[in-house]
Amino acid sequence: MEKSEERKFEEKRIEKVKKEIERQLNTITSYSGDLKTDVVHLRKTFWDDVTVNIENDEDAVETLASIKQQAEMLSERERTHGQLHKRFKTLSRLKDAPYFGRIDFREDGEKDKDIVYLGISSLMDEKQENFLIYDWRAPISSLYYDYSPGYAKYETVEGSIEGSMLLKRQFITKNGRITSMFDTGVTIGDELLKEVLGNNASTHMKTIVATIQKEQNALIRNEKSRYLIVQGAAGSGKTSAALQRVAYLLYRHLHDLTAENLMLFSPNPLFSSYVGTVLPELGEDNVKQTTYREYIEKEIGGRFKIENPFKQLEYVLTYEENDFYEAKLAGIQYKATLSFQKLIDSYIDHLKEQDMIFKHIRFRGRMLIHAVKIKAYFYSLDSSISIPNRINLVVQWLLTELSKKEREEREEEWALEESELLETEDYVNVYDQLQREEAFSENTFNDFEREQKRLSRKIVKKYFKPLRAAVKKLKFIDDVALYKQLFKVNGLPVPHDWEKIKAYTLKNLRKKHLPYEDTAPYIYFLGKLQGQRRNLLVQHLFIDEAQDYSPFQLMLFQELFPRCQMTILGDKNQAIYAHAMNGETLLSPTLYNKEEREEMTLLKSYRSTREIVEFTKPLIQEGEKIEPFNRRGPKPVVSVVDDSFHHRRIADYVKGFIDKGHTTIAIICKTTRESREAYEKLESLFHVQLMDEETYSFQKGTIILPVYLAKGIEFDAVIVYDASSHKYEKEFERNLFYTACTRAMHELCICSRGPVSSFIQQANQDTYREE
Ligand SMILES: Nc1ncnc2c1ncn2[C@@H]1O[C@H](COP(=O)(O)OP(=O)(O)OP(=O)(O)O)[C@@H](O)[C@H]1O
Repeated sequence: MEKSEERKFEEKRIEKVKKEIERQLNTITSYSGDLKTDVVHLRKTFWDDVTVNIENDEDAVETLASIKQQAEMLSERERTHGQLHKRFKTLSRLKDAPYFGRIDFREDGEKDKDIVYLGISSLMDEKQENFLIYDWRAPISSLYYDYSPGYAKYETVEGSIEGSMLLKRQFITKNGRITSMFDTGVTIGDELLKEVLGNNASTHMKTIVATIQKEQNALIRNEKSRYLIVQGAAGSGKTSAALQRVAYLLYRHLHDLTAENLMLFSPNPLFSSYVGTVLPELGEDNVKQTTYREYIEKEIGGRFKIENPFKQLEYVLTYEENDFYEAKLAGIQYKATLSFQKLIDSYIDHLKEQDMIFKHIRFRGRMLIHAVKIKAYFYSLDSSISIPNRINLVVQWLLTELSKKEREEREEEWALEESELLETEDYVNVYDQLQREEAFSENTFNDFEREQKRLSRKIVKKYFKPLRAAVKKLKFIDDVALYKQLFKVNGLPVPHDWEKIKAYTLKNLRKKHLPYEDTAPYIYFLGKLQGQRRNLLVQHLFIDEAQDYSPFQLMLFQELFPRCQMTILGDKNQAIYAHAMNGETLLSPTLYNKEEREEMTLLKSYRSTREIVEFTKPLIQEGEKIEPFNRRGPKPVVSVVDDSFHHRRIADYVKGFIDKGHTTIAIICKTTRESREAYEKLESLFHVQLMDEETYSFQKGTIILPVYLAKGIEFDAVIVYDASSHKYEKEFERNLFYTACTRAMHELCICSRGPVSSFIQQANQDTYREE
């Protein structure tokens, strides 16, 4: 076919497909309208069709069955309505962009070729015979991402299918019309990717479904190992691929996996909202997202004021002049390790024999059950029983004790007195009850006494209810005191700098402050006392920015999510938390069982222009392995200014960027403190927004933020606020600086008040311009 004929053919086809989409949309509209009316009607008339009769057991069972039947019918219709609604939304998206690619594939040994059009969801023709569009996640669609024309193969459940790809075509569509199409030779045409990457940064992450690269496709579809560990360069598409992987898993396991079974741990709420649009854009339900901080608050909040991770970082980075700085640092590093887990385990062994601490159970200011008595009961139990199981037995015992005490309390003065102050309604209830009992009893002479007993019983029961609830919630274990005691007991396998770690920790615990580095150990310890609260619902955990988690946290995740597969993504060069300075992180393969893990490395960087990548590569170890995507832009600028010109210069850069059409500009600072100072100086010079850890989303425009909040996010242009030698010098500040620079898509300016950081001196001089 001639080129123009090809185009006509494709244009005609897309119109045909759109008509079919339109037809299916209309069908859904009318059917779902009926269904909705049906649901509303059913809700209104729910009880009309149920005959309630509870005269005897048989009637009651029948009534129950009929209610159940009616409820099932209603929920079935509601479910169908929900599914139709979802399909409606997907079809509406397909109408705008029915497909983005086409491949012609001839399987070996077959005469005819398959023509496969790929879109975000599949679509059958009216007769339900042929696919007009294949879902991008279908096995055959893999060909599109993995091969160029020529030999190609894809995997199915029945095995590999080999053949040859005769054509690979890409489409760019707008409002359902083809604006351009081209046949490609390479894996996925550079042209399309260049176009996508050349656009302005967005305040929300975009789906990459049309341009997934081969190595990303491998990550998305890998289902072999329990732990998939992905080390990827900055901007290599880890987060993007992870979200496509969520969509892929939901498609592959349609019947046994829902969004409920997947969970994404993200670094902060800003990041959560940044990535929150990708899955809905693909027509999928959003995955549950949480941050580690949210999680710990839920588990141990209330007992302490918990230090948040950013405060910890801020503390480490601002080198507060105090004696505890060293101790804090040592504690952060030690408490991240599995040696600390071993220490806790030894302490637990110790507690099996002695030193458990319980709280008294008090009632109305009086001692009801003394802690010593609880402890004695605990240690009277067989010591081979685990602590959580013994605690369960203690609960049973305490509940029985409470029942005894409750009976005693009924006779107490206070109960009798209070019963006289009861509401009339309570009197009436008790009176009614007595009357009902009367029908079966001859005994009426001591009515008043019986009435009063009933009332005081009622009162005492009411007061004991919270006590029982507290016992069931194990409030009688003094876990705070027990954790403190961990730092005091002798004979445990402690590290050499234990004394200073101990002093710093106890100082905080006494003030009811829990340092961030103690959070995972605390939850682990609590689990060892109370029994770990396992989450069995979540079957697949995604941990992004994995370099920010410690081995201790990994072990905790494994305990909390015992059935989970995990996708662990990160970049060791962006590890900014102090525990990672010399130690291992969640990305370290050796933490995982060899048989259960698989490692992947993504080296190609898509976010930044070639010029920016070339500048940032020498900043890190093995940076030479990073391969930039070939998109060109201006060289980064390094601008050394003295104090008086600093802010004026930044204002000039911002203006220049705006004039060039950049819409998201970030001034990235080292810490929150520096961000605030910068904001105070800059807000009078141009319109700028300050972001801190409480900011959950951002708008286009110019913003000031600390590096740790910029994690995972990108901007058209980045200005590093002050890269002078006294700001970025120590080895662990290297990653911070690298993370800041790699947030830029198109332009990067590095300002420095005075001599620049030695990191920049390591960069190749040809890769930047000085101003
Ligand atoms: N295959 C692709 N097609 C189109 N765009 C892509 C592709 N892969 C990555 N990108 C783009 O590159 C940028 C970086 O991607 P992403 O944020 O997923 O990378 P990352 O590895 O998580 O980065 P970082 O570790 O630096 O936060 C995004 O704009 C993303 O849309």
